[in-house]
Formats: sequence, structure tokens, C-alpha cells
Amino acid sequence: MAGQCFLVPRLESVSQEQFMEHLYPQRKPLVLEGIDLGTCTSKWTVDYLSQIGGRKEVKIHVAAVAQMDFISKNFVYRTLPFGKLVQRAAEEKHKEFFISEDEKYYLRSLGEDPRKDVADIRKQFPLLEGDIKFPKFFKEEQFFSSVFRISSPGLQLWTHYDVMDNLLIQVTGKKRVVLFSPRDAQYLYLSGTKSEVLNVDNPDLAKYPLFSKARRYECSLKAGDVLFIPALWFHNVISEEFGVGVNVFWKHLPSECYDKTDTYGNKDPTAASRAAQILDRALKTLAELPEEYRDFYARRMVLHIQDKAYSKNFE
Ligand SMILES: O=C(O)CCC(=O)C(=O)O
Ligand SMILES: [Fe+2]
Repeated sequence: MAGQCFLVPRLESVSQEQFMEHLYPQRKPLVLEGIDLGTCTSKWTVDYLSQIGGRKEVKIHVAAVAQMDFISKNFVYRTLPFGKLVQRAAEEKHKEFFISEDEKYYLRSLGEDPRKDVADIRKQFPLLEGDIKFPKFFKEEQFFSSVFRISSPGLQLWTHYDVMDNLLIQVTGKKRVVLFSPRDAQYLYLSGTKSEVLNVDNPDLAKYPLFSKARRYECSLKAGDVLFIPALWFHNVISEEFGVGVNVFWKHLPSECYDKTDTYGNKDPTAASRAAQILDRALKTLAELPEEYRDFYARRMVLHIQDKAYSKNFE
């Protein structure tokens, strides 16, 4: 049986106050329409972006197939000048290519030194900065990064979560986003921050039977729409057309909760990583027991965790 499906609510011209006081605290995805994003929605054509963004080298994901899979790594990393990337991502068939004439591209822009710096399009693409306004839905000191997201038509991006709150601004093109609540993590076959279930529209239920229990949230984004993706919500993104997006990540928790070495916004908060390490030590200790006893005490530990750490406030 297919799991439940919900449409992500769409709201028109939400004010800063309405978002921050009433919508944000609910921590559910929302599509915001009619937000003032500046001139980017009309200005950012392929020609304009390739001229203005120009020669800056960007690292891109290139795949022979439309479904990009981070777990099996069915893509390669290559470098192109930003202008070339935009032109190639906008065309279906390529005269110049790395793998094949219908290869797909995905850009997730990075900081100057990706190991140390976070992406901020205001720094890496200063000539484009004036064209886009980020919604002022959080305090300046909570800002983490702003990231270009440019994809070929048809591209599907793996299911994953990020640890920051996120406004995904669809500047041009159409995409479909499928989301799952963090509360349904047990049905998503996780490998780190990614889910093994990439083909969310036609999942292999023989391999992933529990996936049918996951409640699915879905929305379609068109140029000018902004999707609020709360931290920890899983998302899988299907670009129905060539599209340019920018997302803004910001900190929901106090700064000191986050891993200082995280430049992508996807390293778990330090308390969660420390707890996971301690659990690994507990599991090694349990392994000292024979199977029958290990199983019994492991079940008791699961019950203890459920009793002590699961929230009683969620459905
Ligand atoms: O729209 C995209 O290309 C991916 C968006 C995404 O994963 C994000 O904003 O965190
Ligand atoms: Fe993401």
C-alpha cells in the first residue's frame, strides 16, 4: 500500500512578521509565493548569467543518467567556467561533453576554499549579488551560507537532509520536490545524511518495503517560488526544466551547537555526533555478551531510548 501523500501548503505574500512569529515555529515545509526576490527572476537568463557569472571556475557533478545517486556515486566531478556550465546545463544535447552527449549537470556552488569556506554567492558572484534579495526571515547573525543550485532538465537529486534551516529560492525553471518528515527516518533506509531510496516516485518496494510507510509531502516550484525546508526534513528534487535556484541556509540552534568544520550545512550537530560515538561504544560493550543476552539487552536499550529521548509532542 502506498504511503500517505500531502501537498505542501502554498501561501501568498507572507510578511516577515507572519513567517517568523507564526509559520517558522511550526517547523513544517511551506511554499511561499509572491516574495520580493529582486530582479533575478526576470534578469537571470542563460545569456546574462553566462556573461556576468563568466569565467569563474566551478566544480560540477556530471552524470550519464538523470538520477544522481550520492551513495553509489554514479557521477563524476568536473570543472567548467560558470558561463559554460550554465550554457551546457540549459541544453539537452551537448556538442562538447565529458561522458556523453546527453549527460546531466548539477552545480552546488562552494566557498573559495571548500574545506574552510562556506558558499556565499554574494562573495563568489559579486556581480550577481545586486539582482537577488534574500527574504529577511531570520536574523543576520543566523546566516550560514547561500548556494547556487543549477541543474539540467530531468535531473533528480538524491534524497537527503541538511542540518540548517533552508529557503530554497527557485529563480528560473520548474522543479518538483518530494519531502519526508524527520519523524519518518526509520522508513527511509539511511546512509549518513542520505536515503538509499532515490527513485521516490517508483521505489523498489521489494528492497525497501518500509518505504511505503513514509508520509510523502510534495510541491511543485515555479520561477519566483520559495520553499522553506526546515532542518532535518528529507528532500528529493526533480528538475522538470533547466533551472537556476539559490538556497539560503541559516542556523536555527545557537551557533555553538554546530560542527565548526561544516562548510556544507550537513554535518550533524556536535551533541548528536558525540551521542552516536557513545552509542558505538555501548554496542561494542554489548558484543561481549552471547547472542541471546545481547539481543535481550539491546531491546531493553531501545525501549529506554524510546522512553527517554523520543518526543511525546509529535504525531
Ligand atoms: O534544488 C536543488 O537543486 C537542491 C536543493 C537542496 O538540496 C537544498 O537546497 O538543500
Ligand atoms: Fe539539501
